[in-house]
Amino acid sequence: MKTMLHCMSHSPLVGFVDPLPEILDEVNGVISNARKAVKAFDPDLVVLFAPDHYNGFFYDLMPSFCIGTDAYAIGDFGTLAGDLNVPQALAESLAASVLDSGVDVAVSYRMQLDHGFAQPLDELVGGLDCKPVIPIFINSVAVPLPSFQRARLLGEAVGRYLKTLDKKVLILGSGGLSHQPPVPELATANAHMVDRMKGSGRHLPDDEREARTQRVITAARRFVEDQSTLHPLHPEWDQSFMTLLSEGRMADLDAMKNDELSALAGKSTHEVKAWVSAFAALSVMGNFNTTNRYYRPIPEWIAGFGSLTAYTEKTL
Ligand SMILES: O=C(O)CCc1cccc(O)c1O
Ligand SMILES: [Fe+2]
Repeated sequence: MKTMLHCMSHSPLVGFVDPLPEILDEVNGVISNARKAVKAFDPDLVVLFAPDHYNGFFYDLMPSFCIGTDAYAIGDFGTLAGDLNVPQALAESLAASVLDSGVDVAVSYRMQLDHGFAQPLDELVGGLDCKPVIPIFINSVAVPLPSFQRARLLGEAVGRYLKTLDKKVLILGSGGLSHQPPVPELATANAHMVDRMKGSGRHLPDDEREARTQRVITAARRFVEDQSTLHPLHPEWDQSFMTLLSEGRMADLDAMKNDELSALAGKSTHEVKAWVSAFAALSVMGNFNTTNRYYRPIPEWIAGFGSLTAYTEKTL
């Protein structure tokens, strides 16, 4: 069983608020190398763990985890819009297997996704529908959130299913690392925003979509000038997190409470549970080695930006 993993931060601010050219070149080199590695691996199937930001999942019905059997991206912040190439029967049997495995995952036959899913597919795979992909949503913003332990158990359950397939699988994790962009919160949003967060935001009018995009861009510009305007990035935690995953110590995070992580690294840092699930799935496939580790705090993108590749031993 050949298995590859790539986990990487996303940020829709790319192209809107960019770091210095030499840093942008450095990051683009990292992404380009990862894309080349994916092309060389040539997966039969991609499994993508990623969050949403009140663009596809809302408080009218907010699952902790959801497997898409049919999915499309909305193209927020100018990211790719369109249908993903979801192998429905495989996604259905994955969902049944994960449920049998003791993890209560939801399913969606009309999954609406945003930049969290679209950006890694564009940057690493070459598009939304270049390869068969099963999208797996992990709630990373809408409290109450699933724990690190549940994200690990989800990943292990997915890995046990993938192990039964005679396919070259690429496991992707999207998001993180430390960051807190201005994502609204139910407890503090105004009545109009609360209504959007409860579901009317599924089809935002163009003017409101543009206002939302500009709000995040403005926040990023301010953050570059003054890093007290948002929760500060936490490079030390980010690096220790990447090391812990590289050493296969995902279970060490079981002890970390969600509120503790929010206070330490920022409320959107829970996106790293996509990395935990991805590495947990890989760990079930066999011993693995990591490579191409990259990290840089990038305030322009409101992200502790990380990128990490791993292979099960047979594929090195
Ligand atoms: O959609 C939004 O409001 C948040 C956008 C956003 C910004 C920076 C880093 C992220 O991970 C991210 O998702
Ligand atoms: Fe995000």
